[in-house]
Amino acid sequence: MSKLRIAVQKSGRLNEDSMKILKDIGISIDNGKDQLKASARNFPVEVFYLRNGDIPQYLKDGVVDVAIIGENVLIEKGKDIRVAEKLGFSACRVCIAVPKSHNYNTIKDLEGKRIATSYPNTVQDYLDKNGVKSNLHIINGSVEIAPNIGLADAICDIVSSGSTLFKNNLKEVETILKSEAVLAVSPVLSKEKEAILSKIQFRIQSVLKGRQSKYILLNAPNDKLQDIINVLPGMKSPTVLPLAEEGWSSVHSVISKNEFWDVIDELKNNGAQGILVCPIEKMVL
Ligand SMILES: Nc1ncnc2c1ncn2[C@@H]1O[C@H](COP(=O)(O)OP(=O)(O)OP(=O)(O)O)[C@@H](O)[C@H]1O
Ligand SMILES: O=P(O)(O)OC[C@H]1O[C@H](OP(=O)(O)OP(=O)(O)O)[C@H](O)[C@@H]1O
Ligand SMILES: [Mg+2]
Repeated sequence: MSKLRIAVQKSGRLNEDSMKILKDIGISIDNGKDQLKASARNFPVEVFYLRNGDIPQYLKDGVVDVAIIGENVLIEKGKDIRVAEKLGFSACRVCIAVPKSHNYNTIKDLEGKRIATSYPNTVQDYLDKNGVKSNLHIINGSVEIAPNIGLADAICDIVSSGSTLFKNNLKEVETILKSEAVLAVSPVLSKEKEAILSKIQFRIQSVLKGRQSKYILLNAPNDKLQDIINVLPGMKSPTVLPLAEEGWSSVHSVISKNEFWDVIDELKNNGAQGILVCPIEKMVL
């Protein structure tokens, strides 16, 4: 049986979370430190450790079948490559920034200016769409330093917290795109490998749903049960079990991680006690 070849970043910002998601979907890899390729023990998968920037070409050529990669890199180097899943980590955006002192009003202010970037295609597309002609200066890293050393008037690079821009006296003026880690698929995937991929996607979806949710258990006086149930819709409906103490019940449900604190407040206001919140490893609907 053929194996699905998955590319992950060898080292860098995506590596740890990529390996974590593979582990969480039950793919165990003996990961020797300097290994560039490893087979999974329990699933028809081979993992290739590569530079993120090289992955779009490997996908196009069918050298690897799928990859965990920043969406921003795909947009820059592999526009036609399909995204099978968004993975919910490494959120960032690709932005244009200028020195804080620059009195910037519109993108037209970049006409004839020098822009330093590691994302020439992305920024060129954006300038073309806006009918602006600038001079791109391609550099591979430490892009934010370019205006301070007189190399460029503006930059286009990844922004996450904004602290690198801040430290370099720059301000974000245009957001070109938003990105997160994704599972990308080679355009030349065989039918047999499609089947392995769909198993992997099913598992990823279960893990991501689990990560977005919490399991909640609480005790409630029976006369408040309906109010509490109204706050906790759960997957189908909450589980209600009688407690040994007369007049009380135990309620179990699933809540979204994002609304968690608001729900807790409402539950307390409705007389809930002994609230326990547990992580969910996997969730299959
Ligand atoms: N500050 C950040 N916060 C969140 N995500 C980021 C940040 N910087 C980069 N990323 C995301 O992580 C990906 C990998 O970034 P990283 O700096 O580790 O690698 P790289 O040097 O761009 O790539 P390569 O693996 O080719 O050396 C980026 O393409 C982007 O999607
Ligand atoms: O908005 P922030 O949270 O400050 O993050 C943005 C910075 O993170 C990335 O650099 P990285 O640290 O990966 O270094 P690199 O340029 O060597 O890839 C990116 O290129 C920015 O410089
Ligand atoms: Mg980086």
